[in-house]
Amino acid sequence: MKMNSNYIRELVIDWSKIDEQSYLRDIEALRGQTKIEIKKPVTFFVGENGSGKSTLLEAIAIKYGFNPEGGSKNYSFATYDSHSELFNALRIGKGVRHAKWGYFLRAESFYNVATKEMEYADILHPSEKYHEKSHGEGFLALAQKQFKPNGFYLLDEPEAALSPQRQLTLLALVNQSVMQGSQFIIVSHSPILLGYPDAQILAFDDGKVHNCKYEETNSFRIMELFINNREQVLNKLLD
Ligand SMILES: Nc1ncnc2c1ncn2[C@@H]1O[C@H](COP(=O)(O)OP(=O)(O)OP(=O)(O)O)[C@@H](O)[C@H]1O
Repeated sequence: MKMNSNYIRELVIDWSKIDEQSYLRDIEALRGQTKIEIKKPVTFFVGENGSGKSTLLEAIAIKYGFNPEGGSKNYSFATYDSHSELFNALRIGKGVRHAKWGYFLRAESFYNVATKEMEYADILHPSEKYHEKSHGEGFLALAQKQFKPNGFYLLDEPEAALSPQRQLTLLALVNQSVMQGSQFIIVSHSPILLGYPDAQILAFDDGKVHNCKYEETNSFRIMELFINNREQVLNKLLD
């Protein structure tokens, strides 16, 4: 896709719709933010723990019509109602094309989604029995099943369940789906996943959401530093 043919092109936050006392106003990267452009078929949210990535991803998911804990638009359950009010204030700027399918995949609530998948199964749609696979195997099998052409996908730290080898497999699955017209927004700390060619990387650091190069991400820099200077880093850290 050469031009911006994304299903979702921008995110606009109307802060007047957010309570003065809301913790959302304490999330530095988000509070000054009114408009975020989504330019590429694969966009990553990166940044320190607690910088607001999952909060924004979840708000997009809810606004788009996904279940806040994951699944497709057909999934409706919430085991712990913890989602923020950000979705109320979020406007999603859509492109001209409409996604044919979509999925919100979260490593942290994969167990609940897998349970629900068994409940939703019937003769025409037999269960994949994700619980009978390991966490990583099940997670990857779910991705394999759900990544279809012309879909819109939100992934929250998909690497959490996956070995480096399987992160590469996931990268290839994402690419296959992108080549068939899909769009992904992915929260990740993985230097492997972030290496996806020509992705847009949005960093939630330094008090704002800003575009960032792969080599500038902390995920890449710290991993590179550690691998190339393991002894020095450990000596300093553990001294
Ligand atoms: N219900 C809540 N009440 C108050 N503060 C909250 C609530 N939920 C999240 N927060 C705070 O909002 C901030 C952003 O959390 P968020 O989960 O979006 O971070 P993140 O960037 O996804 O982090 P991580 O990389 O650890 O997943 C955190 O400081 C968190 O403590």
